[in-house]
Order: sequence, then structure tokens, then C-alpha cells
Amino acid sequence: MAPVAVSPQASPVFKKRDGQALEELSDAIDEVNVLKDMKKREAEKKEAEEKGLYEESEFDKEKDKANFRQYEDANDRVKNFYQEQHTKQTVAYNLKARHDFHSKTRAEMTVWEAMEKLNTLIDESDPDTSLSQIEHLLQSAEAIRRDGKPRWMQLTGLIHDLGKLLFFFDAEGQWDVVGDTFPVGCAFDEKIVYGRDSFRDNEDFGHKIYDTKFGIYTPGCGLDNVMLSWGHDEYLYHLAKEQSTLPDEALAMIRYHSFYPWHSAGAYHELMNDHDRDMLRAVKAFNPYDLYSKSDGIPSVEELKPYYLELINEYFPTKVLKCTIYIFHNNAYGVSKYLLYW
Ligand SMILES: O[C@H]1[C@H](O)[C@@H](O)[C@H](O)[C@@H](O)[C@H]1O
Ligand SMILES: [Fe+2]
Repeated sequence: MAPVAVSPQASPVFKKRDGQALEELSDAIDEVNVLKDMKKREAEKKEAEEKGLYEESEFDKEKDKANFRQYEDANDRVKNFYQEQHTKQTVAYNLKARHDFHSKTRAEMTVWEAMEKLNTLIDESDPDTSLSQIEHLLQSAEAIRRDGKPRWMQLTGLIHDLGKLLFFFDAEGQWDVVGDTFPVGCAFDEKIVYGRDSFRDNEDFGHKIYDTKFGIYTPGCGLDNVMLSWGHDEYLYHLAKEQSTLPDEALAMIRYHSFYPWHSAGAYHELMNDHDRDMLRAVKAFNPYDLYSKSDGIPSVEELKPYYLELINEYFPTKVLKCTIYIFHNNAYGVSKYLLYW
């Protein structure tokens, strides 16, 4: 189209309109800039947080790490626990445990109430603490906070063992709630606490499929498709996944923090996929806070409560933890759906 000359008389009218349009345009540009700025700051915050997440822990620098996880020197309480756990955690039991959750009804409670309920539970599998679980949770969270790690990681420390509530509802003992975890359905690895020999009375020991390197799994199938011995980690993972806004790294910390043969001893790595390899970094970053904070002072539950209540509210929008979770599982061992509650 040919250019059109604008007559000088027409200019006041257009000036007004153009002025308004210009103002609107400038407002829109401002808005875009504000949004851009916000995005940039969010990205910077995330980057700083990430850096913090993978930075080496500081709080444990002076501690003698050799004093922890000394299973050979442990007392009979610990040895008997693993004897029982390693005998009873079978493929059949694990399928049953997951199915059993289908028809049970349990309580509804806030995260803090759940923590308080753990004040009587002493973990029989643990050679490093005889404190109650609420104290262990606060020790972990406080160590993470002291090292200036992200808020979501502090909350992860605070709740990571909450799944031990299972003990008060459906457990057959502590052996199906606490202790290190390991896969069932493939060979028990020598790197599990007390080694393969400790599984000699397990009905899957020497099984023609379950006791082979990959058993019912395939190389690189991903840990999501691997059935870890049933206990508090898996239970809380599903709950937190459904009801919190915690990031994937936090969910992995919860789900795999007791899987020492994998995250600390290097076993079962052939089962991992790329996502698991990323998550392994996060679980390793979390581990010192869980383990080495056990020799810290005893925290004051009442003093710390206000800080952590706020943190809980930030990531659990429903405030009350709902009882029911449906989990869909379609994999080699054919569990199609099971249900978890508190
Ligand atoms: O995550 C920990 C860890 O695996 C300990 O070794 C075990 O004794 C605890 O029960 C568990 O909460
Ligand atoms: Fe744990």
C-alpha cells in the first residue's frame, strides 16, 4: 500500500489516541519487564539453592565418621533386628504388605501430630542413637538449617522418618518398618549390613530367579520398578508425593535414604536409569544430615516448634495429612494398585 500523508489538522486527535496507546504499551512493557525480572530472580534463587544443596556438609567437619554404623560392634538388639528383617523380607511378604493396605482405615493427623506420635519410638535397628524419633528428626532438620541448605531440604530432614508411624498401625514388628532397605526379587548383595550370609534363612535365598543378579528386573529398569524391602521410606514417599509440593530431590531423599547398599556402598547401580543417577546425588547430599546429626545435642521440641510449623505449612498446603493414597504400579511382579494410609 502506498504511504498516506497525515494532515497537520488531524494530529491533535491522533496525538491523544497515540498518547494513550503509547502509555498502554509502556505499561505492558513494564509488566513484561517485571515478569522477566521475577523469572530471573527465581532462576538465580534456584541456582543458589542448588549450589547449596550439593555443597559439602559443614556441620560434621569435626566428627569422627568411623564412630558411626559399626554393625560388628553393635549390641544384640541391632543384630537380632537384622537377623529377623533379613529372614522375613521376602518377595511374597512384600507383595502381601502392599496389597494389605488396600482395605485399611487409619487416622488423619497433622505433620506435627505425626511427629509427636513418634516420641515413644526407639529404632531397634540403629546402633547410633537411642533417642526418640522426634528428636532424631529435629536433629537432622537443624543440621540442614545450620548449614544454610534450602528450606525444602530442612523440611525433608524434619519428616524423612515420619513413615515409622507404620509401627503403630500395621506393622508385624520393627522389621517391616525400620532398618536399611534392599531390593527383594534379585540377589541380596554382600554389601548389605551383615552380608549375604545373614539371609540364609530367607525363603528367597538360593531361589532360581530371585537369587540371580537381576532376578525379576532388567538392567537399567529404573529404581521406580524395583521393589525395595517394605518399610517407612516407601510409605512416606507416596504420602509426600501426593500431599506436598516438595521437589523430586526431596522425594528421592525420603524414598531412598535407608538404601545404604545403593547410596553409600555402590551396589545395585546396574538397575538405575538416568533419573536415578540424578537423584543419587541428592540422596548422597542428604545422608550426612541423617547420619552424623545423631551425635548432636538433644533439640528442644517446644522451642523449635514455631519455626517448623511455618515450614510445614509452606509445603503441605492441605495442612492435615489425608489418610488415603492410591498407588498404581504396573511392573514385572504385577501389583496393579494398592492403597496407603497413615
Ligand atoms: O534411614 C535409617 C537408616 O537406614 C538406619 O540404618 C536405620 O537403622 C534406620 O532405621 C533408618 O531410619
Ligand atoms: Fe530413616
